Amino acid sequence: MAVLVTGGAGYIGSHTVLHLLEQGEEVVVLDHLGTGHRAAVKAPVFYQGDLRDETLLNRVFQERRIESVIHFAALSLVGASGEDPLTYYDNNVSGTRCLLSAMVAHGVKRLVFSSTAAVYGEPETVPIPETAPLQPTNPYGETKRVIEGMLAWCDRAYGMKSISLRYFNAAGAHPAADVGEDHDPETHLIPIVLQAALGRRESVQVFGDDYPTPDGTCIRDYVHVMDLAEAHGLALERLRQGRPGAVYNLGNGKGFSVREVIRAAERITGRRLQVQTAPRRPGDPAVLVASAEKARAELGWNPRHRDLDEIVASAWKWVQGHPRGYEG
Ligand SMILES: NC(=O)c1ccc[n+]([C@@H]2O[C@H](COP(=O)([O-])OP(=O)(O)OC[C@H]3O[C@@H](n4cnc5c(N)ncnc54)[C@H](O)[C@@H]3O)[C@@H](O)[C@H]2O)c1
Ligand SMILES: O=c1ccn([C@@H]2O[C@H](COP(=O)(O)OP(=O)(O)O[C@H]3O[C@H](CO)[C@H](O)[C@H](O)[C@H]3O)[C@@H](O)[C@H]2O)c(=O)[nH]1
Repeated sequence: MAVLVTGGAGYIGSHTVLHLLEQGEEVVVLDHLGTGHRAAVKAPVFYQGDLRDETLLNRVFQERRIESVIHFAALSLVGASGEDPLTYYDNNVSGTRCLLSAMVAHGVKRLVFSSTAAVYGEPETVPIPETAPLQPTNPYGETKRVIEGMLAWCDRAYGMKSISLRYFNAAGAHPAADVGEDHDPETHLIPIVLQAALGRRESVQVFGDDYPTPDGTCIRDYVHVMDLAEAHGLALERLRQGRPGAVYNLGNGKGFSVREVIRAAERITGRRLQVQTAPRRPGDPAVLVASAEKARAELGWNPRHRDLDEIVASAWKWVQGHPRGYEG
C-alpha cells in the first residue's frame, strides 16, 4: 500500500517524500511541475499532471494501491493571490475538491493537508494557538481556510479523517541529499538573503521597518523543513491509529525579525550584505509565532533543528552546492 503525495516535486513535498522513503513507506508522487522540479522527485513512481485532471486522478487510484494522501499541491504566493484570486481558488480549492472526490470514489479515507499560518491573518494573541480566530488577510490564506472547512464536512459526510498542519515559515534543506528550496520567482526571505550572499542579487530589501516590533521589522517563526517532514509522518501514524481528525500548528514558538535573519546569514556566510529599507509588503502581519504545544502533546512532535543559525546554515549548504537551484 502506498502514500500518494501531491506536490511531491515542490520544496516541502520533496523533503517529506525523502523522509517517508527513509521510514520505509511506499510513495507515489503527483505533481504538474508548475513550481516543482522533476529532479526533486525522489520517489520511484511519478505521475506528471494536474490535480484537476479527474481522468488522471482516477488512473492513479486505479493503478496504485493508495491507502493515504499527503496533499501539498497548491499555489502559495501571498502577493500573487491578491492580484489573481480566482486562479488561487481554482487551483487550491477546486484542485482539492477533485482530489477529495477521487479519494471518496476509491475509498481512501486518510489525508494530511498543508495548511498555513496565513489562515490566522493579523493575530490577536502571540504565540498563536490553534483556537485563534481564522481571519486571513489574503486570498491564499482564505483558500486554505476554505479547504480546512471542506475537510471537516468530508469527515462528517464520508468518514474521511484528515489532519491539517498549519506551517509557519518553512526553511532549511535536507542535510545530505540533493533537495532544497528553488522557486522562481523566489519570494521567501532566507533564500533571497542567501542569493545576495552568493552575489546573485545586489542587495536585500527589508519590507517595512516601522512595524510595532523591537527593531521595526516583521517577526516570523522559522521551522526546519525536515522537522515539518517528520510531523507529516507522525500525523499519518495518528490517522492510521484511527484517531480523530485535527488541526496542528507547526512552528518553533520563537520569532526572529527580518534584520535578525539577515544578521544570522551574515554570520553563517561570512559575507556582509547590502540592505535597503523598502515599503511594507501588503498583507504582511507584524508578528507570526506559533504555539505548537498541541503538536508536541498529541503527535509527539519534537523539532530537532530549532536554532536559527542551524536552519540558515542548512539552507546555505544547499545554495552553495546548487547556486542555480536544480539547474546546477
Ligand atoms: N513554504 C512555506 O513556508 C509554507 C508555509 C505554509 C504552508 N505552505 C504550504 O505547503 C505546501 C507546499 O509549499 P512549498 O513551499 O513546498 O511550495 P512549492 O511551490 O515548492 O510546492 C508545491 C508543489 O505543488 C505543485 N502543484 C501546485 N498546484 C498543482 C496542481 N494543481 N496539480 C499538480 N501539482 C500542483 C507544484 O508544481 C509544486 O511542485 C503548499 O500547500 C503551501 O501552501 C508552505
Ligand atoms: O525580500 C524580502 C522577502 C521577505 N521579507 C520579509 O520577511 C518576512 C518573511 O517573508 P517570507 O516571504 O519569507 O514568508 P511569509 O511570512 O510572507 O510567508 C510564508 O509563511 C506564511 C505563513 O506564515 C505562508 O504560509 C506563506 O505561504 C509562506 O510563504 C516577511 O515579513 C517579509 O515581509 C523581506 O523583508 N524581504
